[in-house]
Amino acid sequence: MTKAPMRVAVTGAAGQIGYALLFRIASGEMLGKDQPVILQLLEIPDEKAQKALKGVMMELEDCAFPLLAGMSAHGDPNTAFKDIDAALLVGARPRGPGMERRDLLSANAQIFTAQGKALNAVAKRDVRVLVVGNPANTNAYIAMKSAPDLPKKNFTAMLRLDHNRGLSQIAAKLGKPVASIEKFCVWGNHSPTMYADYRFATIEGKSVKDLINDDDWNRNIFLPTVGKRGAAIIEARGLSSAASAANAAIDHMHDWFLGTNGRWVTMGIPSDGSYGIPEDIMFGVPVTCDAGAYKRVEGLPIDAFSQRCIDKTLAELMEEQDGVKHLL
Ligand SMILES: NC(=O)c1ccc[n+]([C@@H]2O[C@H](COP(=O)([O-])OP(=O)(O)OC[C@H]3O[C@@H](n4cnc5c(N)ncnc54)[C@H](O)[C@@H]3O)[C@@H](O)[C@H]2O)c1
Ligand SMILES: O=C(O)C[C@H](O)C(=O)O
Repeated sequence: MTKAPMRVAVTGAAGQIGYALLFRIASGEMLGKDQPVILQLLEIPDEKAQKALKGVMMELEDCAFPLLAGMSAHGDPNTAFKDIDAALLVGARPRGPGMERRDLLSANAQIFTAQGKALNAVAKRDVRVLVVGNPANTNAYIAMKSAPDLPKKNFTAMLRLDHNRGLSQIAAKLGKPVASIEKFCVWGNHSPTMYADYRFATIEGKSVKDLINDDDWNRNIFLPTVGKRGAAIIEARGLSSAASAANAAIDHMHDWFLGTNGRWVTMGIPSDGSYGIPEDIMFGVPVTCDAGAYKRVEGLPIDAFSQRCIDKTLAELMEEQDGVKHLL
């Protein structure tokens, strides 16, 4: 029997990530090859942006995707988010060369207050929200705090790009396929302070840490490479990552809705106090997903080096979240 369509809102739909994202959602890569979708697309209420959005919609139409059951263009989150099952909050200013993601906070924070309020007012009560726009963790925190009638667990931030970047670096170092790596994770903020952690990772049952057996590589090559990859891409492309970011968003939502079969992935989720992270801080942690819900991997041992790394990224997040108190 054909499934009822799911309503998916994407903001910043005429931007570069939007362009790499929408066609894959409409082809079924995010929610499944048997799941029809209705796209509710939000752009700023500006003639040029709305015209560009219309152009993207014309192209979506021209793909004749069998799973695309409808789409609409919006300039107001209160209509874009009506009855949605999923929201991908991408629309925000990207950083340029020489900027850190937190430099975007003042430009982007207000977007997420307004969008959190709109989600609170009109989205389905079990809507699953992924924040991609930077600084993603703090924007997700703002959206969550601006939507007090929705469960906090519905709000997540994207750490999956960092997770995927880490997997590829490990695979290249060991000459093994990425798919063979299990139990890798990234802790904390989507920023250079993130802590990409392969202490628990295995390949074909063997410890990745033992296979690499090089603390110097971990500290001086691996961590800075993963942490500064976004800046390296801006430097090379003159624009921030788009296709890899869209791919990570697809992975994040796919796994949240459809499950991971016990595999670990990284999601930025509101803390419940585990690992000493204060409640509600939007923090990257290892999770498994099943039946539309994520579950934090609990009880992992944290050694002294890891604790220092976690404390550093936590301090940055607390500072960012303190800086937006006045908006909440
Ligand atoms: N979390 C991650 O891993 C990750 C990765 C890559 C990029 N990003 C971030 O994603 C965001 C978007 O990046 P991009 O490259 O697509 O940028 P872009 O400038 O190409 O597109 C952003 C789009 O958002 C729209 N927009 C701005 N404010 C909006 C609002 N209030 N409502 C709806 N739409 C709005 C703009 O008109 C524009 O079309 C940036 O903040 C970027 O830093 C995050
Ligand atoms: O680095 C950026 O500003 C874009 C994005 O967050 C990334 O990690 O590629």
